Amino acid sequence: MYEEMRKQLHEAHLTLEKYGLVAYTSGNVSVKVNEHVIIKPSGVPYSLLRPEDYVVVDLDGNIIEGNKKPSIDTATHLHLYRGIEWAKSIIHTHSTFATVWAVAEKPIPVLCTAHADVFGEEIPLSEYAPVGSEAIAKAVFKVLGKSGVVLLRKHGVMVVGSSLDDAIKKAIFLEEVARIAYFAQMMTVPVPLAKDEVERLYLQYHTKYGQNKG
Ligand SMILES: O=C(CO)[C@@H](O)[C@@H](O)COP(=O)(O)O
Repeated sequence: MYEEMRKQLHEAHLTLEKYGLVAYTSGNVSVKVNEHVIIKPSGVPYSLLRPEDYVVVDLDGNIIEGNKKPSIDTATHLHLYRGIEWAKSIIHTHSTFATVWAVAEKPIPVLCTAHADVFGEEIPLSEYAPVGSEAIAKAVFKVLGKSGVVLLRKHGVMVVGSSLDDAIKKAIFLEEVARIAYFAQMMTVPVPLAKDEVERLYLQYHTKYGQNKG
């Protein structure tokens, strides 16, 4: 089942590794196809992953196809998919700079235009929740905004995308703006961009930037 989507999901994991957002077995990506979710197998190093290793589950977590245990975060991914109609892909990482903000228990303020462009809001911080249960998803829902990105307190990052590519882009840009913000606040007390400017940049980016026909 889903041979082509398995290959795309496998490439997504390799892309996250290439950008240094995941290491060895940390993190995971899933995609939703109709009423099924394809997700990374638990505890398999990226170097050993193959497209046939990814596990297909239904939205209740029943294994539809696969001979490996699905990610320890499967319940979290599924709870998010059940509650977010537009969610088509979910990424969890421990990407370094974003996780530094999560460990320091600080949301990431909108300090640069790239942050405003892509996310349009401060990156929120969830309450602490134990790994491997729906608790993380419930904590995410309490703070999730339009960006679809949440810092998991003391843990890492959860990204909700409208597609696999959207989720990958958000994960990459999040690490970039987290790094910029980290070094900026080491040099000075940076002033966040004004709310109306953030909204203007976000709208412009999502309607006119790139090949948008807006
Ligand atoms: O964050 C954690 C463990 O702390 C896990 O979500 C993650 O590193 C990877 O687990 P899986 O290999 O997807 O089961």
